[in-house]
Amino acid sequence: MASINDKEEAREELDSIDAELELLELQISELLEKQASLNSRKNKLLKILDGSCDASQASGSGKPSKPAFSKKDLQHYEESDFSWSKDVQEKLENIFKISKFRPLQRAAINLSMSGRDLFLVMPTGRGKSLCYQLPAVCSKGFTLVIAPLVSLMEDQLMYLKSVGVSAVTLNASSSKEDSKFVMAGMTDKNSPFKLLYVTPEKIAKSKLLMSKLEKAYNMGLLERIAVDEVHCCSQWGHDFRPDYKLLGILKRQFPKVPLVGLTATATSNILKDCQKILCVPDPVTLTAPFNRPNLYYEVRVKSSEDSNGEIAALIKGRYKDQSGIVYVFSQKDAELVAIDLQQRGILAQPYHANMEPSDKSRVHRHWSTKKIQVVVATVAFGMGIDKADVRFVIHHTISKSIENYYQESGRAGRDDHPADCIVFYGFSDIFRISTMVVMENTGQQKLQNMVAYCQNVDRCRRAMMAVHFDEVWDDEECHQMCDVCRHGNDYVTMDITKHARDVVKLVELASSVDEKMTPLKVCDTWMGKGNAKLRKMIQTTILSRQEVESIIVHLLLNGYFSEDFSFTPYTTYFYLKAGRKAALLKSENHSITMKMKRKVPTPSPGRLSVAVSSVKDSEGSGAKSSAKVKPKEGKRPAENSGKSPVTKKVKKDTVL
Ligand SMILES: Nc1ncnc2c1ncn2[C@@H]1O[C@H](COP(=O)(O)OP(=O)(O)OP(=O)(O)O)[C@@H](O)[C@H]1O
Repeated sequence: MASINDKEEAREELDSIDAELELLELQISELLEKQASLNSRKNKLLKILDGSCDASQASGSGKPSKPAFSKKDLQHYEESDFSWSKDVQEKLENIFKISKFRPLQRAAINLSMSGRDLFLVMPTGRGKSLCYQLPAVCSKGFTLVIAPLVSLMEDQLMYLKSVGVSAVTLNASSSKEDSKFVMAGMTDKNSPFKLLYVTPEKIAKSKLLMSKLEKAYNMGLLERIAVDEVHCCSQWGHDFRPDYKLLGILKRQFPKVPLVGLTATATSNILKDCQKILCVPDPVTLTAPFNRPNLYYEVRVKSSEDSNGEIAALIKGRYKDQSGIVYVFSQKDAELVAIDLQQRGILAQPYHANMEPSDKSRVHRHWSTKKIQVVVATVAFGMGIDKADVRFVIHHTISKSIENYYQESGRAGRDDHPADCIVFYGFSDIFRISTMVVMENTGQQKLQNMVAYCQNVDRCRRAMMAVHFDEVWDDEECHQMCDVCRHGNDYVTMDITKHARDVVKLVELASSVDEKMTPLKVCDTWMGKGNAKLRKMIQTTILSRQEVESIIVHLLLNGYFSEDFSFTPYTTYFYLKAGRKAALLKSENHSITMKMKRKVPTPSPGRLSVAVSSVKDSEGSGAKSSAKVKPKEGKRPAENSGKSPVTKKVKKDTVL
């Protein structure tokens, strides 16, 4: 029989084997994750080399998929010898006053005219609307357009009226007479209008509308269905709208009517989801290259002291007399930043969802006509903004996802002339946004992707977007139109294993005494400030604040930390806790490296940062000549004429 000592030894060894096995499992799962991501990338690349082109067939209907829509098929639809081609060309020139198509427009129009269902993914401002407006004017009946916002429809109606195309809308604020006219027109053989714009809510709620659509369908007058901002169907998209989920009724009731779904940003998975939701059995997906070669992308680390000053200096220097947008996090920020910029002598106005409609349209109008230079806006300022000469889009706070960022920054340079997209990347903003998206299914993952985009110091920013949007990208094509390509090799690779062990241990220790740590508190404590009791138990650091923040974010992005939310009736708190990979740090062999921007040598010895003899100009001038952007100190100019509009008081800070 085994003695008590033997049993204890056996138990100890068992514990140690269990710990080792746990570690091994973590390592295996890390390797498997890496393998899966490499395999998925490899498959995508093979698919591209196999000859299926940008225009690929979406699958996901559960039925055996047909052969992919090939390059040859695409070439066929790029031709201009269809029975409708002459009419299309004539109306393009005479009604829309456009001399030639942009990439994929002709193919999209021909596919739609041939009766094919289509998803069209095209960067913002490249001319998606034409792809259903032109077929609409070349058809006998009318096209039903689903759009998410009334303001967006009104902009389109105004434009169509200006070019002499008859279009109408049905929405919650349509008068009785208007509704009557529209309902009657839908079944009029002479089709008094070519396009009917409705909100998805209207489809979901109005039985009368559905019955009229059915009648029009039976009479052959419902020619086409266009679903604008189609990504709103999918919960995985960045702008999910519940009423879009009900739009599947259209294809179920009117299967013979071709549908075109349009979006500026949707990954293939989101499109598959949209395909299912809309009940489209066999769509062609045309994806225009995401790249906007005229846009210069840059990320700047937000200095806590005076980021407004830095932004003001840019606007008054590099962007003097040029139009732009400053995107902010919340309604309150829109008001505050606008006032701050005004006080610095800039004609800026806020824009957010809580303003009176008349104030919103005044700001929009004044900006469009250059009476003001800058709109300081929440994301409420977005869809339907069609100003061509926006020379800069500055993000005062990072976006909540890369999709959002791409779309928001894409409002710059629609005229194809050079324009700049600059994000100010701030540590505490990450956690503000994180608590805001806490209820969204994929909110944290999307935010992490955006943070990774900003944290990145060695990869072309376009390459990062390309990977995100499932595109193959050759870094050469950036042509130094991002800060990383322009200031290449401006980084060093560092071993941060010891730092990681110290800071993770700090959080674990705090947790063992039931103390929750906000990221800010982790920074402070690690740097030797704050909680004295905890400070005595840990290894403090001599790293700079920026380095400390960078390392904490790196550890969060890579699973060594994770989020620990706490809810009160009034607010949500973000705390850090040890992540699933924290256990790996216990292994002697485990190491973590990270790439960090080089920085100016500092006098303190033993610092982590590597001193370099020459630091490249971090100004990262945009496409045009640059002005020095050091924040101006001293007296601010007197308040200018760009007074803040009368807005409803922002009671609770909101993000739209
Ligand atoms: N082939 C073309 N040549 C020149 N201009 C064009 C062409 N096609 C469209 N445009 C113009 O480009 C501008 C943007 O078009 P549109 O509003 O359709 O873009 P969009 O892709 O729908 O953008 P968003 O994603 O913001 O809705 C419009 O002013 C339109 O008239």
